[in-house]
This record gives sequence, structure tokens and C-alpha cells, in this order.
Amino acid sequence: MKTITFYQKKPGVFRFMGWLSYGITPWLAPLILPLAIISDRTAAGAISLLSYSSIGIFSTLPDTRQIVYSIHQLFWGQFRHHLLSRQISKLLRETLLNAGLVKKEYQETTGAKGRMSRKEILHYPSGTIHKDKINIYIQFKMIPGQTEQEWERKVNAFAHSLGCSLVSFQISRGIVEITLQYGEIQANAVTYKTDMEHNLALGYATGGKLTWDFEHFPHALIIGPTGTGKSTFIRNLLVQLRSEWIVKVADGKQVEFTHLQDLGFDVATDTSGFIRLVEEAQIEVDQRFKTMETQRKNHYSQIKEKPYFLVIDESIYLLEALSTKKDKETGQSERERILGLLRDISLRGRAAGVQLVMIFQRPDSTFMPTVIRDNLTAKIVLGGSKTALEMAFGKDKSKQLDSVSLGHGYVCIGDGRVELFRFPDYAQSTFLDDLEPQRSIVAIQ
Ligand SMILES: Nc1ncnc2c1ncn2[C@@H]1O[C@H](COP(=O)(O)OP(=O)(O)OP(=O)(O)O)[C@@H](O)[C@H]1O
Repeated sequence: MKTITFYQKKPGVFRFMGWLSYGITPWLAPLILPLAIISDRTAAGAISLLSYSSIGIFSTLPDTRQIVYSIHQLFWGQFRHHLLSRQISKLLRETLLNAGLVKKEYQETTGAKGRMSRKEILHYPSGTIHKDKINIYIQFKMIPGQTEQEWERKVNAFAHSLGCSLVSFQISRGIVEITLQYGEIQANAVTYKTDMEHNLALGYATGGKLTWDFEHFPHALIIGPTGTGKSTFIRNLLVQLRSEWIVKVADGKQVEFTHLQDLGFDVATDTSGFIRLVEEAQIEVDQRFKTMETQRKNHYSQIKEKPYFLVIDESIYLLEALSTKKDKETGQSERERILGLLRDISLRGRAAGVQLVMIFQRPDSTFMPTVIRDNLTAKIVLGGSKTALEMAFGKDKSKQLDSVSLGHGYVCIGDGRVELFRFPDYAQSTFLDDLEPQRSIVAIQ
């Protein structure tokens, strides 16, 4: 991680000249040093000439060229670093000023002819800046008298002025922390699962592979409007579900995952199939709980059960199709009954090892009651529409989040912070090719 200096005031020309001289030290030193230490000018000139000839020869020989370049970089890099600090500081000072986050003071002076003049003095907050290959981490100390709200309202301005996207924003004890992403998160490689751990890679965040530990943070909620890469993202998840785990898929779109049937998956494509899968999953929860009770255990792994996944794609289509007519006996409609079962799975699924992965195209509280939503502890938003972000992460956490480009999303696991991540583009044909050998092993067994 590199540190960038934040200049509260525009650095002067002397500082610039100082860094420039430092940057060209390897080229200036052979000229100045001999002259400085040897009083005999002819000898100094000869040493200088010898040094330059050596540098010239070293720069042309393939074996030593790299050494000369590295020495040059060491010094010149510092000068460039100064230029970057100047440039970023300038942009930040402008942003702070335009955002009204600068304290202004006026100084009145009386001139020689008794004329009064008023000078504006600007006090910028002190700050530190760090940078890695992907993010810029900015920390400002609030000026006494400033409020959190003043900063919150303007935080996006920092992202816009630096041409970055906002990754996170936090204020604590007068310290404002802003993380901006300027580089690309690389997510070229599909993650194949090679271990038995009860976790799945969701993609890549700035710190590397992003893993969802579904044992501790059960159930996933995925929201992504059409075209945001939902199906691609699900393929990235499905390919990691180990063949010995139980996987059921309700496919509301009736196209996306239907062909998984050919590979031995239990896929439901219509309403009755969807109802069956939800009922079965809830019965599974019940049965596992009963077995755990009789064996005096409290976790499904202790009764030798495997993780069970119920993946519901396009949940709204499936829930919408359910009848809302109240049953005379139970006083409950079919939709209410199924939502009740889903709620039960979401509440008791963790101990039983039954995981819900619910995918929505649009956020809609009618089909995603708060109680279910709150129990889906891994929340993922692709695309990043404001309503989707608010529904998944709540108003506070989503306030400063911008929409993201294709292949990116935001994730929040448990009570953690919202993180930007990227997932690989994963073609359907490759996915099916990848699954074929896995499932045929199960079929042979
Ligand atoms: N991670 C990614 N990087 C680059 N392109 C991607 C990525 N994920 C998906 N895409 C591209 O975006 C397009 C839409 O992807 P996908 O079909 O998965 O989206 P979707 O949200 O399921 O859309 P729909 O709801 O219309 O089916 C595809 O052309 C796909 O190649």
C-alpha cells in the first residue's frame, strides 16, 4: 500500500523543484558530485565523463540495462509520486471547497492609504491518503463544528471528482473514511470448488476471493434486474455445489436451468413443482430436527446429513402464480402457506443445513416479507438499483452506493460492511460442460 501526501495548501514551486531534482539525481549526480568534491576541474570533468560513459554502456547492455532502469525508477518514481500527490490533493481540495467542507475565515487589513482589504483564508481538513492497485483510501479529520450529515451528503462528490466508484464510507469519532475504487477488480477465473468446506466463493473483492461461509451465515438473497448477470452469477455458484450435496432448483423463468434436469438435478419449472420443492425442503428441516432431537444433537453434521440447497430463481414469478384465495378451513391462501414454509426454512434452516438461495429480479416486499429477508443473511445486489440496495442493505448502508457496471455487485454478509465485488463471465455452455463429469460420477455411484 502506497501513501499519498494530502496537501492542505497548494505546494509551492520550491517543493516541485526539490522533487524534480531528486527525480533526476542519478543523471545529475555524475555531473555535480565530482565537481563538488574534487577541486581539480579537469579531474572532476574526467570522472564525470567516465561516469556518463559507464551509464551509457550499462544502459545498452542487455544484462545491466534493467539495473540502470531500476535506479532511474527509484528516483524518478518519487518525483512522479509527488506529481500524483499534487494532482489528487488539488482534486480533493476543490471537492472539499465545492462541497462546503472547508472552513472559511476572513482577515481584514488596512493598506498604506488607509484602505481596508478583506482576505479569505481557507482551512481544509487534514487528511491521509493510501492507495493500492485497486482502491484509494482517504481519511479526513472533520473540522470542529462539522456534522456527519454534512459529510454524508457530499461523499459521492469525492468519487465523481476522482473518477472512481465509491466502495465504502464510514464516520467514527470525527474521522471520515472513504474508500474509492479506481482500478479494475480482476475476475477472470471461475472458482471451482476443490475442498469440502461449507463455503462458496461469490467472486472477487478488492482483497481477493470473496467467500460466503453458509454454515455461519445461512441463506442468500440475490437481487438483480434483468441483464445484470444474475444467471451468470448463479452458474458461478451452482458449479461449486458439490455433487454429494443435495441441490433443488425452482426455475421461475422456465428456461435458465431446465436443462439441469438432464444432469440429474431436481428442477421444478412450474407452480406445482415449486410448491413440491418448498414442501419437501420444509419436511427435510422437520425430519432433521426430529433426528437431532432423538440423537440429542444440535447440528445436522452430527447426524451425518449433507448441506441441502433450495435455489429459487425468479422467485417473484413463482410466488405471484400462487393463489391468494383463502382456504375455508385454514383461513390461509396458498401463497401465505408457501411463504409460511419459506419463513420456517429461513428460521430453522441453519441448524438443519437447509439453505435457501432466493433470486429476485426486482425487490418487492409483498413477495419478500421482512422476516424472510432478514433471515437470508448473505445479501447480494447486482446492478445496484437504489430500491434494490435499500431493500437488501437498509437505507443507512446503501445511502452512498452507486450503481455498478455489468459483472459487479454489492454484497453484505451478516452484519458486515457492504462490499463491492466482481464475478466472472461464465458461459452456459462451459457451465454445462463443467457439470457433466461431476454429475456422472454421482450417477455411477
Ligand atoms: N461477470 C460478467 N462479466 C462480463 N459480462 C457478463 C458478466 N456476467 C454476465 N455478463 C454478460 O451479461 C449478459 C447478461 O447476463 P445474464 O443472462 O447472466 O443476465 P441476467 O441478469 O440473468 O439476464 P436476464 O434476466 O435477462 O436473463 C450476458 O451477455 C453475459 O455474457
